[in-house]
Amino acid sequence: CVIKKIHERTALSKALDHLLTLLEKKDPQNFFAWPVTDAIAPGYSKIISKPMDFSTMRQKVEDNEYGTLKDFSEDFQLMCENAMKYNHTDTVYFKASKKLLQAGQKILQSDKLGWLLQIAP
Ligand SMILES: CC(=O)c1cc(-c2ccccn2)c2ncccn12
Repeated sequence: CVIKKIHERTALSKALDHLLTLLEKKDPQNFFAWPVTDAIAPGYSKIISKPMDFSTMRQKVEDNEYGTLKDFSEDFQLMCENAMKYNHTDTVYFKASKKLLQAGQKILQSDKLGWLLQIAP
């Protein structure tokens, strides 16, 4: 029913908001906080077709655009993979994205999230 759906969604968005906060803590330099601009990264918009960053993920959480944890995790993975595609391996951004992806996957795949999958199968 609609009420239950809305309740589940708000429970999901609260859980995703909490996960987002945990993931953001793994990016202390805030490299992933905001969209990458062509001004700071020449040619970025030509190389990266689907940009993603934490501020965009947070907006999507607030707009209830994530139906499942999988959708949320896919945007996190996309964000890290974009950085590994655009930046050369010897850059701080490539290295930070590799580390962030590993730390983030541990958080998103931990078995403690089982309860979350109850409300967002
Ligand atoms: C995430 C990423 O690819 C990125 C973040 C940044 C960034 C993020 C915040 C402040 C300064 N630079 C960046 N600069 C040049 C090339 C790539 N980047």
